[in-house]
Amino acid sequence: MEPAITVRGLRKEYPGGRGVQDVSFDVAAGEIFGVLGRNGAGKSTTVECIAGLRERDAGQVTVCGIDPAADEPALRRVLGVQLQDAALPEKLTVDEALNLYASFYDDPAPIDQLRDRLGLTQVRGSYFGRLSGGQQQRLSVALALIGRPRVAILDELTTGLDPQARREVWSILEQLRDTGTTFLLVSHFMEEAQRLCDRVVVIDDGRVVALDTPGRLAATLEAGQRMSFTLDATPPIDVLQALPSVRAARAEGGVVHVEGDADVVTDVILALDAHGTRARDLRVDQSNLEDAFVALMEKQEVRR
Ligand SMILES: Nc1ncnc2c1ncn2[C@@H]1O[C@H](COP(=O)(O)OP(=O)(O)OP(=O)(O)O)[C@@H](O)[C@H]1O
Repeated sequence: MEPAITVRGLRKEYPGGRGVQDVSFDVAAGEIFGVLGRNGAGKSTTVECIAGLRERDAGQVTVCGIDPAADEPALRRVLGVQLQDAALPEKLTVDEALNLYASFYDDPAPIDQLRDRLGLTQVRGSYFGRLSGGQQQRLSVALALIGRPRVAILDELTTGLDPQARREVWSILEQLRDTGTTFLLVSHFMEEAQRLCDRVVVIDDGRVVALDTPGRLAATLEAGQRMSFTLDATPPIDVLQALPSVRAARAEGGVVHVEGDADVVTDVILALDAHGTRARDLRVDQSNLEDAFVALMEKQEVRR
């Protein structure tokens, strides 16, 4: 199947010389694809070139086979966009906003269904300015989806939301997964990307520095596993450090901290048993995308 989005050798320079140097990736139809990177990495510039909001200097971009720079009307028929800080008038109600946006399209999504799906039925008569942050974001997702787009771009969807509202928006997106829409999600939150995205691209300094599933990214960057525990006996740190799966072991304030690869927990428990002691208050933290992201950014700093 043709990819929903292709980006090849994208370059966009600003007068200051920054922007996007060289970005390439494909997004498969139906994927939730994350665009990650620290502030100023080039995420918004990339996404704006895909959304036809910015002209690129070089490279190729297609959305469902359409070049955003060449055929804007065709692009609008396949693409829905929810951009950072897209505010609506305070005194527009939810239903008015939905009806207004629906009027832009020949064949909009049924409003009742969309309102229901996005959890907005109870606030259909409320002014935009009176909605909670989470409700405003859910409305902005509804508006991005009203034209039944094949591809939807969601930029910084949950920035500024409290943890509960953020989780509500995430669960809505999980439910939208089965609609077959392709989502391009720009995010600062690794937990969000880990939970929602099938694959992510990490952009740094205008270039792609990683492109993979969140799980594989966490594994290949060897963020590994961390465990901590207490012991009744003196911690046998040298014994633990000698285990092949252990990368680092130290005791601090009566708590032993060990980091290592996937086998570290079993190896440490067995080694302690052989040593005649047992771990208490055991905590194990699986490495996650956030660890991988931090490790990746540290690598980038070293390279500079
Ligand atoms: N209109 C502009 N004129 C000049 N420089 C710009 C312009 N827009 C962005 N830049 C610069 O280009 C680089 C990439 O910016 P961009 O907004 O794409 O990054 P980002 O990854 O989306 O950042 P953030 O997470 O902060 O939104 C930054 O160094 C930024 O300062």
